Amino acid sequence: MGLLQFLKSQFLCHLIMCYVFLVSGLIVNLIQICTLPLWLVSKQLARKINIRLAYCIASQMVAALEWWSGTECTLYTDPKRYPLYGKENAIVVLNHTFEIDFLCGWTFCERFGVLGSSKVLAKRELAYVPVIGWMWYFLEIVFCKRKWEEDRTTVAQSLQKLRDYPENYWFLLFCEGTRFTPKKHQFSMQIAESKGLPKLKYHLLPRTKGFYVTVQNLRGTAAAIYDSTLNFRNNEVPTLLGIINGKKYHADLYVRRIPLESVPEDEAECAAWLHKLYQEKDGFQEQYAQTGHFPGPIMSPPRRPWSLINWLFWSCVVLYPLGLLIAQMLSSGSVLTIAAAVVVCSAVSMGMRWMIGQTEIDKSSNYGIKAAPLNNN
Ligand SMILES: CC/C=C\C/C=C\C/C=C\C/C=C\C/C=C\C/C=C\CCC(=O)SCCNC(=O)CCNC(=O)[C@H](O)C(C)(C)COP(=O)(O)OP(=O)(O)OC[C@H]1O[C@@H](n2cnc3c(N)ncnc32)[C@H](O)[C@@H]1OP(=O)(O)O
Ligand SMILES: CCCCCCCCCCCCCCCC(=O)OC[C@@H](O)COP(=O)(O)O
Repeated sequence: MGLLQFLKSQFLCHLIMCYVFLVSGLIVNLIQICTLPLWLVSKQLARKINIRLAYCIASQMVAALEWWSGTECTLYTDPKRYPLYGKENAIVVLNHTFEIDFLCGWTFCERFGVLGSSKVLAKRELAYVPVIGWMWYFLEIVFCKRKWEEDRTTVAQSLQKLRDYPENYWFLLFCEGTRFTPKKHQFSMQIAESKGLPKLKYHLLPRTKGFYVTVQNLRGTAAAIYDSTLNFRNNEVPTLLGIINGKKYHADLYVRRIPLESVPEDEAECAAWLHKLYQEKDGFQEQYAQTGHFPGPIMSPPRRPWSLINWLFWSCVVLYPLGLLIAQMLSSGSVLTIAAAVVVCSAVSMGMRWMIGQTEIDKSSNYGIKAAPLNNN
């Protein structure tokens, strides 16, 4: 193990990274609150400012993936479609298999210049996660309770608000609705069987209602669906803790651009279209399992320096006062002050551990394995 790799695995480094993320994130959250009056005066300006503020937070996690862990992200896609990426609004449909799938998604957002503005249909619980969840409120992220009766109006209303969004964005949909586990897979394949649908090997049965409502409400605003299938080389099982420990992974993403007009307008036909899409995605995963690569040529965008620059900037901003504080504390020699500092450090590391826990599949919700209502139209 080299010296750098050894340093990356040290708890003190992790504590410093988490401190920078948490404190800079809370500062950004505070600035976001200060933009509230601006929404009344100029909504579009407030949105543009919040896009840049969100970038300050999200790109720190991207920097951890790209620059700290050195994870490689390879894109398989049609070279003719490549110039459109980042230049139009799109709905991204991604498999929900890995703990860092959202982070790989963010990395591609960063490389195509849409990181600050990108959106997701997220479970409500994530709105309460400090820093990220609070930042999402100002980004007009669409939240759902995963209870269609309650979501049908709120999700449509939130999507309508995005129609005049001032910058290009990708709207991410994990149609499977929850992370893949063998137990959830077994349950969802029972549902597939009861509906007479072909079984999927690598995906859960997609939920079609969120997809339909997204497509209907973003028609005319989003140009395409980016059907995205993610996998990792050599059966790697990537985790956020692994990234923080400096472990390098190899992500492969296969993206097909499908014009939005080719998605049927009728709800039942749209649902059937999505089921067919997931059967195709399953085929791509099978090919990956057999050959180690996806179809199509590689068109990887390079990593950009901005996420690293942003990270270094925030590190200077928040570590300098911390250094002064520690020096002052040590020179005071007060046992009480030092004990208080140890308590604060422990609280920060426990809080961060809880946040990282949100990404862990072991701690995944029971959604999809509880009694499944077969007909809840
Ligand atoms: C060039 C590069 C391209 C791409 C780069 C890639 C990505 C970058 C893009 C953007 C990045 C932006 C941000 C990323 C950052 C962070 C994101 C992190 C995480 C957030 C993710 C989440 O929170 S996922 C969870 C929330 N989201 C969803 O659930 C979405 C999908 N769900 C739906 O659409 C649902 O329909 C719903 C939520 C709208 C409503 O939920 P409800 O439970 O009420 O669902 P349904 O009524 O649909 O369910 C019943 C129907 O489902 C069938 N079914 C199937 N399996 C089951 C099962 N196991 N149990 C029960 N029911 C099941 C069932 O038969 C019903 O069928 P019907 O025919 O009656 O509909
Ligand atoms: C510099 C880096 C420092 C480390 C920062 C750590 C911060 C952690 C931020 C937590 C971000 C939370 C995003 C979680 C995304 C996710 O994957 O959610 C799961 C849901 O889809 C489905 O949930 P489930 O039904 O439980 O499978």
